[in-house]
Amino acid sequence: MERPGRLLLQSELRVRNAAYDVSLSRSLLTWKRRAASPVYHPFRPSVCHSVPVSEIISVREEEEENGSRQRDDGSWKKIREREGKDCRQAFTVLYVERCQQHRWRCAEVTFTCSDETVCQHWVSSIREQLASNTSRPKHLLVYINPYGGKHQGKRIYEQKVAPLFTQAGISTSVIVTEYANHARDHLKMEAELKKFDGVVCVGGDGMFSEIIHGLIWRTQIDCGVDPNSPEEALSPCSLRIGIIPAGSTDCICFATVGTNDPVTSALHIIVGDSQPLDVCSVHHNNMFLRYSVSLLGYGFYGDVLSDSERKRWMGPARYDFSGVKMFLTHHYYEGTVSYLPARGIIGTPRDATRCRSGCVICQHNGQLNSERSEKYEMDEASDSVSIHPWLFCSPESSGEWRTIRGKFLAINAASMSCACPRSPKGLSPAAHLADGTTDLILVRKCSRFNFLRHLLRHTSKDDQFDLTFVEVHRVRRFRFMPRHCQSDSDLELDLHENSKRQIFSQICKDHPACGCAPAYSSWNCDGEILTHTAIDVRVHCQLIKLFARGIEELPVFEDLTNPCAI
Ligand SMILES: Nc1ncnc2c1ncn2[C@@H]1O[C@H](COP(=O)(O)OP(=O)(O)OP(=O)(O)O)[C@@H](O)[C@H]1O
Ligand SMILES: CCCCCCCCCCCCC/C=C/[C@@H](O)[C@H](CO)NC(=O)CCCCC
Ligand SMILES: [Ca+2]
Repeated sequence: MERPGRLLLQSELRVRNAAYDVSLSRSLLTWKRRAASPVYHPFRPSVCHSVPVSEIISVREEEEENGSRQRDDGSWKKIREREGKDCRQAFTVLYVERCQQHRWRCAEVTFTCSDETVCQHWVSSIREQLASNTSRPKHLLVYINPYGGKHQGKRIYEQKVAPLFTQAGISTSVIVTEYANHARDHLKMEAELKKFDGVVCVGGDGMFSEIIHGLIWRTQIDCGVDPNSPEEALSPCSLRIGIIPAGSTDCICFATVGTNDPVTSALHIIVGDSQPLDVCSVHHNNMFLRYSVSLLGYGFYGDVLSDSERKRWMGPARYDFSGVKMFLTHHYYEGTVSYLPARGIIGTPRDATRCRSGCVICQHNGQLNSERSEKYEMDEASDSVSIHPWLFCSPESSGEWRTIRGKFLAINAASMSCACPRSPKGLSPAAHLADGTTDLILVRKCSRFNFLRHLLRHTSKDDQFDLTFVEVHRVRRFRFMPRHCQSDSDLELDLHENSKRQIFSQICKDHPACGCAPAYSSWNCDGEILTHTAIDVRVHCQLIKLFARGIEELPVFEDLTNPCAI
């Protein structure tokens, strides 16, 4: 809760023909209705509003012309007639107003007063306060995917977002993409990033993935880091990314803001919010494949994605269709998962606490992570012995690798909750946005009925991990090896265990038309299909930053949020 602090300005102004005491401090703008009579009236509480200065979008002078007033935007407004002849000067403050379900709207209040100098003093003081806020972006590079989701990206940006940016005095360079990977390659090679305070992505999770691939790559090249190496500590990106949701799932926007609403996202960008985010790098045999910030899913979610890609014409409904189809198909896959448990951190995947705005767990674990990497860099500098990467003895591997072999319906790694409208609490409800870990969820082979119980729990209050065939681990790094990529000695052992199945899977791999279960699934990496199944995944703590603040805790009692009530 913000306290007013030292007042910069205090005046009696009018709002809709009523007298208000209006005050401005560095942190708050407050307007409190003056009591008509000094006698205490229990049934008429004084009306008081306050807005954090950090949530003021802009201030606008209302210009006078022929006895009526004109807005900066040209629309006529008869304030003088409405508010009494003595009120001649007016200014309007646009600010963030919270609505239901984490949505933000742009609200406005017009103050009038008889003294022009007072009015101008108010306008310039508020503008000074806004200008002194260095976290607000002034120049943005905007990429629009015109084909994401329901093909509404361009319309959404032009109608809902651009007018707000103009009001907030933000200049933009807009690129409407012409082909897949246009935005990624532009960021990698062409964009003059020094000119901008941030990048805006208008599209879905796939488009966001393009943006982070371009930005992370470019940052590493500019900092002299090899982006291909699985062992390098990657340099964090300084430019923040704003997401205007215009895709099919928009899980990254939903899990970092709490809603998929373009106006809310635009307002988070304008006020200059900042939310760090973990990024997983995915390698195959030391070869870089992709980055992931939300879901890495093998088995069920990999199959849903592969099937749904062929049905893009269906739009967002393709996921529901393929989801039901893959649930009925009920394929399981064999392989070995090894992982490094996240040690020394606060939090587990079964916690009741959730990652919310200003999350202390992310702050604590982020700090721990940077201290560890500093120590590691110092140790590295004083130790010239080279070590094979798979035996690598970095601080993160000082905990032991653990290995699990089995038959899995799904292997999911959720670096954030992956909440989305389909599953408002997400795949891993207690996962954190910026704690340097991912939640590794293993769903072993079970009956269709049991798998349905697990899936349906993603949409209810029940715990999807409280089932005997599901286990979840918070990890810093993991590897997966499908069974048929394993070493010969492993295969020999397996042959004794299950020789029949081994033979049939080999046959079926070569002859998929025979109808037997396939031996391999594919990885769903934030909605993109990976071409390799054997992967090595490492979490990079807080590698990127978004124009977001995490999901805000909803107030229990409205009055507690109102400093006027204290
Ligand atoms: N101009 C373009 N033409 C064709 N494809 C594009 C273009 N611009 C971007 N893309 C690609 O479109 C794919 C899907 O885009 P996007 O993520 O915006 O929507 P979506 O797949 O419907 O949503 P979600 O990822 O949230 O499920 C991305 O992988 C992106 O690389
Ligand atoms: C039999 C039906 C049971 C219904 C169970 C519903 C469970 C829903 C869980 C949804 C989890 C979404 C995870 C997000 C993944 C995104 O990175 C990715 C890219 O946008 N989306 C998908 O892969 C799209 C994946 C869509 C899966 C349905
Ligand atoms: Ca995380």
